[in-house]
Amino acid sequence: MAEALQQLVLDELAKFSIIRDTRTLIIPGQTDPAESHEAQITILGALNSLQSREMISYETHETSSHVLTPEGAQIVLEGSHEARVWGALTAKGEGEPVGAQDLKKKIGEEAAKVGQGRAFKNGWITKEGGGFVKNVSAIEDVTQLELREVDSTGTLKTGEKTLAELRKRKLIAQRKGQWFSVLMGPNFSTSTAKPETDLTVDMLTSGSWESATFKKYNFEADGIPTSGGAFHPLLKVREEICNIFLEMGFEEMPTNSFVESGFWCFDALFVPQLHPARELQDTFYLSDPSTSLKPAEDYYKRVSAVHEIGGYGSIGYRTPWSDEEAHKLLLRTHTTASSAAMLYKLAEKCRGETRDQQGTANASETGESREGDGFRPAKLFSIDRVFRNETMDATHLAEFHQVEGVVADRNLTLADLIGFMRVFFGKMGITNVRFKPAYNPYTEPSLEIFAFHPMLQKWVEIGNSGMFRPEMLEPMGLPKDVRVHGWGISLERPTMIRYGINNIRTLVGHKTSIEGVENSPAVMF
Ligand SMILES: N[C@@H](Cc1ccccc1)C(=O)O
Repeated sequence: MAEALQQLVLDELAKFSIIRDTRTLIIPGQTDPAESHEAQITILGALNSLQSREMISYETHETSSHVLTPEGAQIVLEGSHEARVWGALTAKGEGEPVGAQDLKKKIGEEAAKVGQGRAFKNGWITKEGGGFVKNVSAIEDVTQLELREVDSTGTLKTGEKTLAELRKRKLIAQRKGQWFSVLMGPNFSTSTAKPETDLTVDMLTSGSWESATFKKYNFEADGIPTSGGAFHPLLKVREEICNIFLEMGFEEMPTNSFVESGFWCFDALFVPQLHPARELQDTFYLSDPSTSLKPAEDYYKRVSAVHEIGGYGSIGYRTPWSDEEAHKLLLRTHTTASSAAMLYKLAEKCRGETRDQQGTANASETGESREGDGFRPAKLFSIDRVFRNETMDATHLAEFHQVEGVVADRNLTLADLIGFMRVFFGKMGITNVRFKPAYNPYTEPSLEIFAFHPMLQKWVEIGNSGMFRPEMLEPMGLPKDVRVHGWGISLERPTMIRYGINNIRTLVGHKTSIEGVENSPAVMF
Protein backbone atom coordinates (compact mmCIF):
# COMPACT_ATOMS: atom_id res chain seq x y z
CA MET A 1 0.00 0.00 0.00
CA ALA A 2 2.67 2.48 1.06
CA GLU A 3 4.89 1.38 -1.83
CA ALA A 4 2.08 1.83 -4.32
CA LEU A 5 1.32 5.24 -2.90
CA GLN A 6 4.94 6.25 -3.13
CA GLN A 7 5.03 5.13 -6.73
CA LEU A 8 1.89 7.15 -7.41
CA VAL A 9 3.38 10.29 -5.93
CA LEU A 10 6.59 9.86 -7.92
CA ASP A 11 4.77 9.15 -11.16
CA GLU A 12 2.51 12.14 -10.70
CA LEU A 13 5.49 14.38 -10.00
CA ALA A 14 7.35 12.99 -13.01
CA LYS A 15 4.41 13.92 -15.25
CA PHE A 16 4.88 17.55 -14.39
CA SER A 17 8.09 18.71 -15.93
CA ILE A 18 11.80 18.63 -15.62
CA ILE A 19 11.85 21.93 -13.81
CA ARG A 20 12.44 20.98 -10.24
CA ASP A 21 11.28 22.85 -7.20
CA THR A 22 8.79 25.02 -8.97
CA ARG A 23 5.99 22.55 -9.52
CA THR A 24 3.78 21.54 -6.72
CA LEU A 25 1.78 18.38 -6.66
CA ILE A 26 -1.24 18.74 -4.51
CA ILE A 27 -2.44 15.71 -2.67
CA PRO A 28 -5.77 16.30 -1.07
CA GLY A 29 -5.88 15.23 2.52
CA GLN A 30 -8.87 13.73 4.16
CA THR A 31 -11.61 15.79 5.72
CA ASP A 32 -13.02 13.30 8.13
CA PRO A 33 -10.29 12.41 10.59
CA ALA A 34 -12.36 9.72 12.23
CA GLU A 35 -12.87 7.82 9.01
CA SER A 36 -9.53 8.41 7.42
CA HIS A 37 -7.05 8.24 10.24
CA GLU A 38 -5.37 5.20 8.75
CA ALA A 39 -5.30 6.67 5.27
CA GLN A 40 -3.74 9.80 6.70
CA ILE A 41 -0.99 7.78 8.35
CA THR A 42 -0.33 5.89 5.14
CA ILE A 43 -0.02 9.08 3.12
CA LEU A 44 2.28 10.66 5.69
CA GLY A 45 4.36 7.47 5.89
CA ALA A 46 4.83 7.40 2.13
CA LEU A 47 5.73 11.08 1.97
CA ASN A 48 8.14 10.89 4.93
CA SER A 49 9.89 7.90 3.46
CA LEU A 50 10.40 9.65 0.12
CA GLN A 51 11.43 12.84 1.84
CA SER A 52 14.05 11.04 3.99
CA ARG A 53 15.65 9.87 0.75
CA GLU A 54 15.48 13.43 -0.56
CA MET A 55 13.40 12.22 -3.50
CA ILE A 56 10.75 14.76 -2.65
CA SER A 57 10.04 17.45 -0.13
CA TYR A 58 6.58 18.29 1.07
CA GLU A 59 4.63 20.67 3.20
CA THR A 60 1.46 20.00 5.12
CA HIS A 61 -1.38 22.49 4.92
CA GLU A 62 -4.27 22.58 7.31
CA THR A 63 -7.77 23.22 5.99
CA SER A 64 -11.03 23.92 7.66
CA SER A 65 -14.47 23.43 6.03
CA HIS A 66 -18.07 22.87 7.06
CA VAL A 67 -20.56 20.05 6.54
CA LEU A 68 -24.27 19.80 7.23
CA THR A 69 -25.58 18.12 10.33
CA PRO A 70 -28.56 15.73 9.79
CA GLU A 71 -30.84 18.60 10.80
CA GLY A 72 -29.12 20.92 8.33
CA ALA A 73 -29.45 18.30 5.56
CA GLN A 74 -33.17 18.04 6.29
CA ILE A 75 -33.54 21.79 5.96
CA VAL A 76 -31.83 21.69 2.56
CA LEU A 77 -34.50 19.19 1.45
CA GLU A 78 -37.62 20.53 3.17
CA GLY A 79 -36.87 24.17 3.99
CA SER A 80 -36.23 25.81 7.35
CA HIS A 81 -38.70 25.36 10.21
CA GLU A 82 -39.84 29.00 9.93
CA ALA A 83 -40.39 28.60 6.18
CA ARG A 84 -42.39 25.46 6.76
CA VAL A 85 -44.54 27.26 9.38
CA TRP A 86 -45.17 30.09 6.88
CA GLY A 87 -45.95 27.56 4.11
CA ALA A 88 -48.53 25.77 6.27
CA LEU A 89 -50.59 28.94 6.86
CA THR A 90 -53.25 30.69 4.74
CA ALA A 91 -52.79 34.25 3.47
CA LYS A 92 -54.19 37.04 5.57
CA GLY A 93 -57.94 37.42 4.98
CA GLU A 94 -58.04 34.53 2.53
CA GLY A 95 -58.93 31.62 4.69
CA GLU A 96 -59.21 30.14 8.13
CA PRO A 97 -56.34 30.97 10.44
CA VAL A 98 -54.48 27.80 11.54
CA GLY A 99 -54.46 27.07 15.25
CA ALA A 100 -51.38 26.02 17.19
CA GLN A 101 -52.55 22.41 17.53
CA ASP A 102 -53.27 22.09 13.82
CA LEU A 103 -49.88 23.56 12.96
CA LYS A 104 -48.18 20.88 15.07
CA LYS A 105 -50.17 18.22 13.31
CA LYS A 106 -49.24 19.61 9.89
CA ILE A 107 -45.50 20.06 10.19
CA GLY A 108 -44.56 18.21 13.36
CA GLU A 109 -44.14 19.38 16.92
CA GLU A 110 -40.45 20.30 16.71
CA ALA A 111 -40.67 22.36 13.49
CA ALA A 112 -43.85 24.12 14.73
CA LYS A 113 -42.24 25.06 18.02
CA VAL A 114 -38.92 26.34 16.65
CA GLY A 115 -40.39 27.77 13.41
CA GLN A 116 -43.14 29.85 15.02
CA GLY A 117 -40.80 32.12 16.93
CA ARG A 118 -38.48 32.69 13.98
CA ALA A 119 -41.37 33.28 11.56
CA PHE A 120 -42.78 35.90 13.93
CA LYS A 121 -39.35 37.50 14.34
CA ASN A 122 -38.92 37.68 10.59
CA GLY A 123 -42.39 39.26 10.30
CA TRP A 124 -43.56 36.39 8.09
CA ILE A 125 -46.65 35.46 10.12
CA THR A 126 -49.14 37.16 12.40
CA LYS A 127 -51.94 36.21 14.77
CA GLU A 128 -55.53 36.28 13.62
CA GLY A 129 -58.56 35.01 15.47
CA GLY A 130 -57.54 31.95 17.41
CA GLY A 131 -54.62 31.10 15.08
CA PHE A 132 -51.88 32.26 12.70
CA VAL A 133 -51.96 33.60 9.14
CA LYS A 134 -49.30 34.66 6.60
CA ASN A 135 -48.22 38.27 7.00
CA VAL A 136 -46.33 38.49 3.72
CA SER A 137 -47.07 36.99 0.33
CA ALA A 138 -43.58 35.71 -0.38
CA ILE A 139 -40.51 34.81 1.67
CA GLU A 140 -36.86 34.08 1.00
CA ASP A 141 -35.70 31.05 3.01
CA VAL A 142 -32.20 32.42 3.78
CA THR A 143 -31.29 29.55 6.10
CA GLN A 144 -32.01 26.98 3.40
CA LEU A 145 -30.01 28.98 0.84
CA GLU A 146 -27.07 29.33 3.19
CA LEU A 147 -27.09 25.63 3.99
CA ARG A 148 -27.20 24.76 0.29
CA GLU A 149 -24.12 26.92 -0.21
CA VAL A 150 -22.31 25.22 2.68
CA ASP A 151 -23.33 21.85 1.33
CA SER A 152 -21.83 22.50 -2.07
CA THR A 153 -18.79 24.69 -1.18
CA GLY A 154 -18.00 23.81 2.42
CA THR A 155 -18.16 27.47 3.39
CA LEU A 156 -20.16 30.69 3.00
CA LYS A 157 -19.36 33.78 1.02
CA THR A 158 -20.94 35.94 3.72
CA GLY A 159 -18.25 34.79 6.07
CA GLU A 160 -17.45 33.50 9.52
CA LYS A 161 -20.20 35.35 11.42
CA THR A 162 -23.02 33.54 9.63
CA LEU A 163 -21.11 30.25 9.76
CA ALA A 164 -20.77 30.69 13.52
CA GLU A 165 -24.48 31.29 13.79
CA LEU A 166 -25.32 28.16 11.81
CA ARG A 167 -22.87 26.18 13.93
CA LYS A 168 -24.57 27.50 17.05
CA ARG A 169 -27.92 26.35 15.62
CA LYS A 170 -26.26 22.94 15.13
CA LEU A 171 -27.13 22.97 11.43
CA ILE A 172 -23.51 22.74 10.29
CA ALA A 173 -20.28 21.35 11.81
CA GLN A 174 -16.67 22.26 11.27
CA ARG A 175 -14.29 19.74 9.69
CA LYS A 176 -10.52 20.04 9.81
CA GLY A 177 -8.54 18.60 6.93
CA GLN A 178 -5.09 18.51 5.42
CA TRP A 179 -3.45 18.67 2.07
CA PHE A 180 0.13 18.30 1.04
CA SER A 181 2.15 20.20 -1.48
CA VAL A 182 4.91 18.00 -2.87
CA LEU A 183 8.09 19.08 -4.65
CA MET A 184 10.76 17.05 -6.42
CA GLY A 185 13.85 16.57 -4.30
CA PRO A 186 17.52 16.39 -5.37
CA ASN A 187 17.39 12.56 -5.51
CA PHE A 188 14.14 12.45 -7.43
CA SER A 189 13.64 9.28 -9.40
CA THR A 190 10.57 7.32 -10.40
CA SER A 191 11.97 4.18 -8.80
CA THR A 192 10.93 3.41 -5.25
CA ALA A 193 13.69 0.80 -4.83
CA LYS A 194 15.14 1.10 -1.30
CA PRO A 195 18.53 2.83 -1.21
CA GLU A 196 21.54 0.87 -0.04
CA THR A 197 22.82 1.56 3.44
CA ASP A 198 26.25 -0.08 3.15
CA LEU A 199 28.83 -0.51 0.44
CA THR A 200 29.51 -4.25 0.40
CA VAL A 201 32.25 -6.42 -1.03
CA ASP A 202 29.66 -8.02 -3.31
CA MET A 203 28.66 -4.63 -4.69
CA LEU A 204 32.29 -3.80 -5.39
CA THR A 205 33.04 -7.10 -7.13
CA SER A 206 29.84 -7.14 -9.18
CA GLY A 207 30.11 -3.44 -10.01
CA SER A 208 26.50 -2.87 -8.88
CA TRP A 209 27.69 -0.01 -6.68
CA GLU A 210 27.87 2.19 -9.78
CA SER A 211 24.14 2.25 -10.35
CA ALA A 212 23.06 1.84 -6.72
CA THR A 213 21.58 4.70 -4.77
CA PHE A 214 22.95 5.11 -1.28
CA LYS A 215 21.19 6.27 1.80
CA LYS A 216 22.63 9.49 3.09
CA TYR A 217 24.37 9.56 6.42
CA ASN A 218 22.27 11.25 9.03
CA PHE A 219 24.75 13.19 11.05
CA GLU A 220 21.94 14.62 13.16
CA ALA A 221 20.86 11.19 14.41
CA ASP A 222 21.35 10.51 18.10
CA GLY A 223 23.09 7.20 17.46
CA ILE A 224 22.87 4.05 19.52
CA PRO A 225 23.08 4.91 23.20
CA THR A 226 26.36 3.72 24.64
CA SER A 227 26.23 1.79 27.85
CA GLY A 228 27.60 3.75 30.78
CA GLY A 229 31.07 3.11 32.09
CA ALA A 230 31.46 0.57 34.85
CA PHE A 231 34.08 0.13 37.50
CA HIS A 232 36.49 -2.73 37.09
CA PRO A 233 35.98 -5.42 39.76
CA LEU A 234 39.54 -4.81 40.99
CA LEU A 235 38.73 -1.14 41.51
CA LYS A 236 35.56 -1.95 43.42
CA VAL A 237 37.25 -4.38 45.77
CA ARG A 238 40.16 -1.95 46.06
CA GLU A 239 37.81 0.77 47.24
CA GLU A 240 36.09 -1.59 49.65
CA ILE A 241 39.41 -2.58 51.23
CA CYS A 242 40.59 1.01 51.22
CA ASN A 243 37.46 1.98 53.17
CA ILE A 244 38.05 -0.79 55.70
CA PHE A 245 41.54 0.54 56.35
CA LEU A 246 40.28 4.11 56.59
CA GLU A 247 37.53 3.25 59.07
CA MET A 248 40.14 1.43 61.17
CA GLY A 249 42.15 4.66 61.31
CA PHE A 250 44.82 3.77 58.77
CA GLU A 251 46.55 6.29 56.53
CA GLU A 252 47.44 5.49 52.91
CA MET A 253 51.16 5.34 52.13
CA PRO A 254 52.57 6.75 48.92
CA THR A 255 53.64 3.73 46.89
CA ASN A 256 54.09 5.22 43.48
CA SER A 257 57.52 3.91 42.60
CA PHE A 258 57.40 0.54 40.87
CA VAL A 259 61.16 0.58 40.49
CA GLU A 260 63.07 0.05 43.71
CA SER A 261 66.62 -0.83 44.61
CA GLY A 262 67.71 -4.19 45.98
CA PHE A 263 68.50 -2.23 49.12
CA TRP A 264 64.91 -1.08 49.84
CA CYS A 265 63.21 -4.20 48.50
CA PHE A 266 65.43 -6.70 50.34
CA ASP A 267 68.42 -5.43 52.34
CA ALA A 268 66.51 -2.92 54.46
CA LEU A 269 64.12 -5.80 55.25
CA PHE A 270 66.99 -8.00 56.39
CA VAL A 271 66.48 -10.37 53.44
CA PRO A 272 69.86 -12.10 53.00
CA GLN A 273 71.71 -11.12 49.85
CA LEU A 274 71.82 -14.79 48.87
CA HIS A 275 68.08 -15.32 49.31
CA PRO A 276 66.43 -17.21 46.40
CA ALA A 277 63.74 -14.50 46.05
CA ARG A 278 66.49 -12.17 44.80
CA GLU A 279 67.37 -14.43 41.91
CA LEU A 280 66.67 -13.62 38.27
CA GLN A 281 63.94 -16.19 37.92
CA ASP A 282 61.97 -14.56 40.73
CA THR A 283 62.68 -10.87 40.30
CA PHE A 284 62.73 -8.56 37.27
CA TYR A 285 65.95 -6.54 37.23
CA LEU A 286 66.42 -3.37 35.18
CA SER A 287 69.16 -3.22 32.59
CA ASP A 288 69.14 0.49 31.85
CA PRO A 289 69.60 2.18 34.25
CA SER A 290 70.72 -0.79 36.23
CA THR A 291 71.93 0.78 39.45
CA SER A 292 70.26 3.02 41.99
CA LEU A 293 71.37 6.15 43.79
CA LYS A 294 72.94 5.43 47.16
CA PRO A 295 70.70 5.65 50.23
CA ALA A 296 71.70 7.74 53.27
CA GLU A 297 75.25 6.76 54.15
CA ASP A 298 74.75 6.17 57.90
CA TYR A 299 71.69 4.02 57.46
CA TYR A 300 73.29 2.08 54.61
CA LYS A 301 76.26 1.31 56.85
CA ARG A 302 74.04 0.15 59.71
CA VAL A 303 72.09 -2.16 57.35
CA SER A 304 75.21 -3.69 55.79
CA ALA A 305 76.66 -4.19 59.26
CA VAL A 306 73.61 -5.98 60.62
CA HIS A 307 73.76 -8.35 57.61
CA GLU A 308 77.50 -8.98 57.84
CA ILE A 309 78.25 -8.97 61.52
CA GLY A 310 74.92 -8.50 63.27
CA GLY A 311 73.95 -6.08 65.99
CA TYR A 312 70.87 -5.14 68.05
CA GLY A 313 71.08 -8.54 69.69
CA SER A 314 71.51 -10.42 66.37
CA ILE A 315 74.51 -12.30 65.06
CA GLY A 316 73.69 -11.34 61.45
CA TYR A 317 74.13 -13.57 58.41
CA ARG A 318 77.93 -13.55 58.59
CA THR A 319 78.29 -13.53 54.81
CA PRO A 320 80.15 -10.91 52.77
CA TRP A 321 78.09 -7.81 51.88
CA SER A 322 77.76 -6.87 48.21
CA ASP A 323 77.22 -3.20 47.31
CA GLU A 324 76.40 -4.32 43.80
CA GLU A 325 73.49 -6.44 45.05
CA ALA A 326 72.17 -3.54 47.13
CA HIS A 327 72.31 -1.06 44.27
CA LYS A 328 70.60 -3.20 41.64
CA LEU A 329 67.42 -1.66 40.27
CA LEU A 330 64.42 -3.94 40.08
CA LEU A 331 60.63 -3.97 39.82
CA ARG A 332 59.49 -4.22 43.42
CA THR A 333 58.39 -7.72 44.37
CA HIS A 334 56.31 -6.50 47.30
CA THR A 335 54.97 -3.21 48.63
CA THR A 336 56.83 -3.95 51.86
CA ALA A 337 59.66 -2.09 50.10
CA SER A 338 57.52 1.05 50.32
CA SER A 339 56.53 0.22 53.91
CA ALA A 340 60.22 0.02 54.80
CA ALA A 341 60.85 3.46 53.30
CA MET A 342 57.86 4.82 55.27
CA LEU A 343 59.11 3.29 58.51
CA TYR A 344 62.52 4.80 57.85
CA LYS A 345 60.80 8.17 57.48
CA LEU A 346 58.80 7.54 60.64
CA ALA A 347 62.05 6.96 62.47
CA GLU A 348 63.46 10.26 61.25
CA LYS A 349 62.70 12.17 64.44
CA CYS A 350 63.82 9.27 66.62
CA ARG A 351 67.15 9.06 64.79
CA GLY A 352 67.93 12.38 66.36
CA GLU A 353 69.38 13.66 63.14
CA THR A 354 68.60 17.22 64.19
CA ARG A 355 70.11 16.56 67.59
CA ASP A 356 73.15 15.06 65.87
CA GLN A 357 73.83 18.41 64.32
CA GLN A 358 73.84 19.92 67.79
CA GLY A 359 76.33 17.34 68.92
CA THR A 360 73.87 15.34 71.01
CA ALA A 361 73.86 11.57 71.20
CA ASN A 362 72.17 9.59 68.40
CA ALA A 363 69.15 7.76 69.72
CA SER A 364 69.70 4.73 67.57
CA GLU A 365 73.19 4.29 68.86
CA THR A 366 72.15 4.32 72.43
CA GLY A 367 69.13 2.20 71.50
CA GLU A 368 67.37 3.61 74.50
CA SER A 369 63.63 3.78 74.56
CA ARG A 370 62.07 6.84 76.04
CA GLU A 371 58.97 8.94 75.75
CA GLY A 372 59.72 12.23 74.06
CA ASP A 373 62.03 10.49 71.60
CA GLY A 374 59.94 11.81 68.74
CA PHE A 375 58.25 8.51 67.93
CA ARG A 376 54.64 8.68 66.89
CA PRO A 377 52.50 5.54 66.50
CA ALA A 378 51.35 4.93 62.94
CA LYS A 379 48.82 2.81 61.07
CA LEU A 380 49.64 2.72 57.38
CA PHE A 381 48.30 0.86 54.38
CA SER A 382 48.86 0.59 50.67
CA ILE A 383 47.22 -1.15 47.74
CA ASP A 384 49.48 -1.16 44.73
CA ARG A 385 51.13 -3.14 42.01
CA VAL A 386 54.02 -5.55 42.49
CA PHE A 387 55.95 -7.64 39.98
CA ARG A 388 57.25 -11.19 40.13
CA ASN A 389 58.97 -13.22 37.48
CA GLU A 390 56.38 -16.01 37.70
CA THR A 391 55.37 -18.65 35.19
CA MET A 392 51.93 -17.39 34.26
CA ASP A 393 48.93 -19.65 34.64
CA ALA A 394 45.28 -19.42 35.66
CA THR A 395 46.17 -18.11 39.09
CA HIS A 396 49.50 -16.36 38.56
CA LEU A 397 50.52 -13.31 36.60
CA ALA A 398 53.83 -11.50 36.45
CA GLU A 399 52.18 -8.57 38.15
CA PHE A 400 49.41 -8.23 40.70
CA HIS A 401 48.25 -5.89 43.42
CA GLN A 402 49.33 -6.22 46.99
CA VAL A 403 47.28 -4.97 49.91
CA GLU A 404 49.48 -4.21 52.87
CA GLY A 405 48.79 -2.99 56.38
CA VAL A 406 51.48 -1.84 58.80
CA VAL A 407 51.03 -0.83 62.44
CA ALA A 408 53.82 0.72 64.50
CA ASP A 409 53.49 1.32 68.22
CA ARG A 410 55.28 0.73 71.47
CA ASN A 411 55.01 -2.72 73.00
CA LEU A 412 52.78 -4.31 70.39
CA THR A 413 52.39 -8.07 70.71
CA LEU A 414 51.53 -10.94 68.38
CA ALA A 415 48.04 -10.89 69.91
CA ASP A 416 47.63 -7.33 68.63
CA LEU A 417 48.53 -8.48 65.12
CA ILE A 418 46.11 -11.41 65.26
CA GLY A 419 43.39 -9.15 66.67
CA PHE A 420 43.92 -6.57 63.95
CA MET A 421 43.72 -9.19 61.23
CA ARG A 422 40.57 -10.75 62.67
CA VAL A 423 38.84 -7.36 62.62
CA PHE A 424 40.22 -6.53 59.18
CA PHE A 425 39.20 -9.81 57.52
CA GLY A 426 35.90 -9.79 59.41
CA LYS A 427 35.08 -6.46 57.79
CA MET A 428 35.79 -8.10 54.44
CA GLY A 429 33.25 -10.79 55.31
CA ILE A 430 35.90 -13.42 56.06
CA THR A 431 35.14 -14.53 59.60
CA ASN A 432 36.48 -18.06 59.62
CA VAL A 433 40.26 -17.51 59.77
CA ARG A 434 43.21 -19.49 61.08
CA PHE A 435 46.85 -18.61 61.53
CA LYS A 436 49.81 -20.87 60.91
CA PRO A 437 53.44 -20.22 61.85
CA ALA A 438 55.51 -19.34 58.79
CA TYR A 439 58.85 -17.89 57.81
CA ASN A 440 59.69 -14.48 56.35
CA PRO A 441 63.25 -13.13 56.48
CA TYR A 442 61.92 -9.79 57.77
CA THR A 443 59.34 -10.91 60.34
CA GLU A 444 59.56 -13.00 63.46
CA PRO A 445 57.20 -14.49 64.35
CA SER A 446 55.49 -14.83 60.96
CA LEU A 447 51.98 -16.10 60.33
CA GLU A 448 50.23 -17.34 57.25
CA ILE A 449 46.53 -16.55 57.25
CA PHE A 450 44.05 -19.17 56.10
CA ALA A 451 40.34 -18.75 55.48
CA PHE A 452 37.72 -21.41 54.98
CA HIS A 453 36.49 -21.13 51.42
CA PRO A 454 32.77 -22.03 51.40
CA MET A 455 32.71 -22.81 47.66
CA LEU A 456 35.88 -24.89 47.57
CA GLN A 457 35.05 -26.37 51.00
CA LYS A 458 38.64 -26.13 52.13
CA TRP A 459 41.08 -23.84 53.90
CA VAL A 460 42.91 -21.54 51.49
CA GLU A 461 45.83 -19.28 52.23
CA ILE A 462 44.76 -15.67 51.98
CA GLY A 463 47.73 -13.75 53.29
CA ASN A 464 51.02 -13.48 55.04
CA SER A 465 51.93 -11.47 58.12
CA GLY A 466 54.39 -11.01 60.93
CA MET A 467 56.18 -8.76 63.37
CA PHE A 468 59.09 -6.96 61.75
CA ARG A 469 62.48 -8.03 63.07
CA PRO A 470 64.67 -5.75 65.20
CA GLU A 471 67.40 -6.24 62.56
CA MET A 472 65.10 -4.32 60.19
CA LEU A 473 63.67 -1.69 62.58
CA GLU A 474 66.55 -0.73 64.79
CA PRO A 475 69.04 0.26 62.05
CA MET A 476 66.31 2.68 60.89
CA GLY A 477 66.53 4.39 64.25
CA LEU A 478 63.23 3.27 65.74
CA PRO A 479 63.31 2.97 69.54
CA LYS A 480 63.75 -0.55 70.90
CA ASP A 481 60.30 -0.82 72.43
CA VAL A 482 58.59 0.09 69.17
CA ARG A 483 57.12 -2.96 67.51
CA VAL A 484 55.86 -2.98 63.95
CA HIS A 485 53.60 -5.62 62.57
CA GLY A 486 52.25 -6.01 59.11
CA TRP A 487 50.23 -8.19 56.83
CA GLY A 488 49.84 -8.54 53.13
CA ILE A 489 47.22 -10.05 50.82
CA SER A 490 46.68 -9.89 47.10
CA LEU A 491 43.87 -7.77 45.72
CA GLU A 492 43.19 -10.20 42.87
CA ARG A 493 42.35 -13.16 45.03
CA PRO A 494 39.42 -11.75 47.04
CA THR A 495 38.18 -10.13 43.80
CA MET A 496 38.21 -13.49 42.00
CA ILE A 497 36.38 -15.14 44.88
CA ARG A 498 33.85 -12.29 45.12
CA TYR A 499 33.09 -12.32 41.38
CA GLY A 500 33.38 -16.08 40.82
CA ILE A 501 36.28 -15.63 38.39
CA ASN A 502 38.36 -18.77 37.90
CA ASN A 503 41.08 -17.41 35.71
CA ILE A 504 43.11 -14.39 36.78
CA ARG A 505 43.60 -13.46 33.12
CA THR A 506 39.88 -12.69 32.88
CA LEU A 507 40.51 -9.86 35.33
CA VAL A 508 43.17 -8.18 33.26
CA GLY A 509 41.77 -8.79 29.80
CA HIS A 510 44.17 -11.53 28.66
CA LYS A 511 42.89 -14.20 26.32
CA THR A 512 41.60 -17.03 28.46
CA SER A 513 41.18 -19.78 25.92
CA ILE A 514 44.08 -21.89 27.11
CA GLU A 515 42.76 -25.38 27.57
CA GLY A 516 42.33 -26.67 31.07
CA VAL A 517 42.98 -23.50 33.00
CA GLU A 518 39.48 -22.02 32.89
CA ASN A 519 38.11 -24.32 35.51
CA SER A 520 41.01 -24.39 37.90
CA PRO A 521 40.16 -23.08 41.37
CA ALA A 522 40.94 -19.52 42.36
CA VAL A 523 44.09 -20.16 44.31
CA MET A 524 46.56 -17.33 44.26
CA PHE A 525 49.56 -18.21 46.37
N1 LIG B 1 55.57 -8.87 51.89
C1 LIG B 1 54.75 -10.01 52.21
C2 LIG B 1 53.54 -9.64 52.99
C3 LIG B 1 53.91 -9.17 54.37
C4 LIG B 1 53.81 -7.82 54.64
C5 LIG B 1 54.13 -7.36 55.90
C6 LIG B 1 54.53 -8.27 56.86
C7 LIG B 1 54.62 -9.59 56.60
C8 LIG B 1 54.32 -10.06 55.34
C9 LIG B 1 54.40 -10.75 50.91
O1 LIG B 1 54.81 -10.32 49.87
O2 LIG B 1 53.69 -11.74 50.94
